[in-house]
Amino acid sequence: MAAPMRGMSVLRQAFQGLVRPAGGQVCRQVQHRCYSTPGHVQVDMNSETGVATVRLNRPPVNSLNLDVLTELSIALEKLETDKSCKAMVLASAAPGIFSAGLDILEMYQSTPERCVAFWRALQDAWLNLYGSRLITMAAIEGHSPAGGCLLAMSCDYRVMAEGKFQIGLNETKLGIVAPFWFTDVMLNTIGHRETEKALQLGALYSAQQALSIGLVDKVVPLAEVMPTVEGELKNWLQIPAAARVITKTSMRKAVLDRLRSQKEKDAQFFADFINRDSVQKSLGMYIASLQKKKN
Ligand SMILES: CCCCC/C=C\CCC/C=C/CC(=O)SCCNC(=O)CCNC(=O)[C@H](O)C(C)(C)COP(=O)(O)OP(=O)(O)OC[C@H]1O[C@@H](n2cnc3c(N)ncnc32)[C@H](O)[C@@H]1OP(=O)(O)O
Repeated sequence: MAAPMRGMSVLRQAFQGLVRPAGGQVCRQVQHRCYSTPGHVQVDMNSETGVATVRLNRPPVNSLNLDVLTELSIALEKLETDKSCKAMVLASAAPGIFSAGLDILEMYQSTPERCVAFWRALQDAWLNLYGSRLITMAAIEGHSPAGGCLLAMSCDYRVMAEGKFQIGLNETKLGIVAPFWFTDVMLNTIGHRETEKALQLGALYSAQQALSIGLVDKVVPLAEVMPTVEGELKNWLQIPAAARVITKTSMRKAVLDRLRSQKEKDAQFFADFINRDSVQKSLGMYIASLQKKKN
């Protein structure tokens, strides 16, 4: 039997038929299909319910590097074209963390070419997620700063674990600036006034604070995050899909088109901005502060 997964009782896993096959990877019998397990993005498709669970799996903190973003993009594309798939839950396989956001090492002392490739991968992953026809829900079972917050905000619904975890767009604290499409998504989520404060301060919120400004939709104990997402999904799955998709698309189109129309310019701008001496200096100091935390 596979080791119990976080937030899921042993009984529940036994009921769902979790087994560990000869290859050593966790798979489910009968109604579940694992699309990919060897990489940094695990996809578990339940063909009976039409719900896919996509877990980021890059310990210790699921920082999003070029590989993770490319894998995430491909996984989302596959689910989008899978007619049996109706909904997607974005979660983490790493305890205590949803995602630490972009891998800072992709932005520090990197080449302009790598920066552009990295940024394109982020753009594509985000366009696939924010523009998805699927019902998308974020199961936030840990910290979710910066790019992690962007992924969560890009879903249709967010359930976060109560306790010490934090979520927010903290870019200014690193001496960098949230790109316009991060800002657009936050504006659409919590409104203008809260976004202005949140972005200028680089604010990281507790789950309760995030709930109070509408950054997340529900806060529950850690073990209840997945069951709560599953319960909420039942409501969403009852809505006629075509009507829901048209509504979602019309509300998100302007923001998606804004990036689509200037992808290359945005990637080039990122590479130029991030390689400025002053920005590199700030990033270097931030990396040192993360490392100092341990000593
Ligand atoms: C005018 C228009 C301008 C246009 C703009 C252009 C570009 C700029 C915009 C770019 C956008 C960026 C968005 C981002 O996502 S930036 C990333 C921001 N992320 C963070 O600030 C999170 C930093 N991490 C933490 O705060 C903590 O790690 C934690 C997530 C709270 C988890 O804490 P804990 O469990 O205690 O783990 P550790 O801190 O010990 O970390 C373990 C290990 O992981 C390394 N690490 C952490 N986060 C990252 C990361 N994001 N990238 C790379 N590496 C990370 C950390 O240094 C530890 O490493 P070692 O074990 O080797 O010490």
